[in-house]
Amino acid sequence: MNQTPFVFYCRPGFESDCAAEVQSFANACDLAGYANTAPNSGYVRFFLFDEASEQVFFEELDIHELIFARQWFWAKAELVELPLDDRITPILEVCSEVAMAKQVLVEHLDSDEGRELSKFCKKFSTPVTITLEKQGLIHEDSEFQLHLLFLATDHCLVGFSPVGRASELKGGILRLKFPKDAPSRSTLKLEEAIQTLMSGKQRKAVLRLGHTAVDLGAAPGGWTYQLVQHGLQVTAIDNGSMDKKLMQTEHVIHLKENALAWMPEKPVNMLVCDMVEKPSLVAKLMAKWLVAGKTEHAIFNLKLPMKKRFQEVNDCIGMICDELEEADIDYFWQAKHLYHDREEITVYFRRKIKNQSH
Ligand SMILES: C[S@@+](CC[C@H](N)C(=O)[O-])C[C@H]1O[C@@H](n2cnc3c(N)ncnc32)[C@H](O)[C@@H]1O
Repeated sequence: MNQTPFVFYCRPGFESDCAAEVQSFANACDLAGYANTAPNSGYVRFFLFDEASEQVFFEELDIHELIFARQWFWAKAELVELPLDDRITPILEVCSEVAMAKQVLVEHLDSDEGRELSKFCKKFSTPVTITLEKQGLIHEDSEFQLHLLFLATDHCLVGFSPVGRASELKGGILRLKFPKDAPSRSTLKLEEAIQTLMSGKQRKAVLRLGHTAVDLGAAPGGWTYQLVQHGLQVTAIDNGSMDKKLMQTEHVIHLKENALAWMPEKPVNMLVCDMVEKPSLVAKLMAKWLVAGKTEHAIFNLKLPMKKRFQEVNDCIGMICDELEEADIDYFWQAKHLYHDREEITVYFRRKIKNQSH
């Protein structure tokens, strides 16, 4: 038996949550496997017991269905002690035996050690891509992406992922520029959530001039800022103070109310919530708004200071799903441990019109 691992990247410190989630995904596919992790490494290796199971796993995995994993691929070879004057030849040998790729992602982990390889990976990307192109191993129509994950400058995992079911971004990380006039850094969390969790169609339908939103736990206004940028009229609920410049836009009404109790009379187009509260309380609140039809779209954070984060997330999302089902409401949801999230994940729920596809 010589099984190669499936590799999943996550935020350092979240390896056991990522492993628990991958294990649960495999169980749901009736596949047996086991995870190998090291604390703060920023990744998980997952092994299945036979080739047939590996094939099924490869066909089932979808990054959009995983919360704690940012990126994944199926490793085909682990190259160690790569000659520093010619790393490309051994990589080429593996690639030519496997498949053509649409693009090559030269990646490193998000751990302290991994980030030290960032410059090297950037530099290596161009020559390796040119060589692969020359060898006819890069093709626009290929269904696969090639991953070169460097663990050291002479140590590389080579593998493949299917286009569309893994991230097309290096390391699965969406890098965003902090807008200078935003009131807080957490503005990037909502920007990333909007781009990652909502489809282009949904963004267009909801984020438009004149639409309305509520921001629960809004101060100082980083999330409200994002909504205002899209032209929405925002009701910001928080006892704390809102950014003065943001208030001058006249797109924001600030109410010093308890966000756990307050509800608008008329429904709004979108609800966002970044309150520091127990995740089960936030989940209950989101279910209340969605079931009452006070919003069609909700983006919220679940803060996760506890140990068993995957279990907590499962319980909270399961509770919202149960409540919507009990009320006979169709829905779509997706959740992600975003790059800009720390001890929290971001969730998107949408009430669907009955029988409407995603
Ligand atoms: C992480 S901060 C929000 C940051 C904000 N999203 C931003 O981008 O600037 C959490 C906020 O939730 C507010 N908060 C917590 N519990 C609340 C409650 N029950 N009612 C209203 N606001 C609450 C706090 O006052 C705090 O300002």
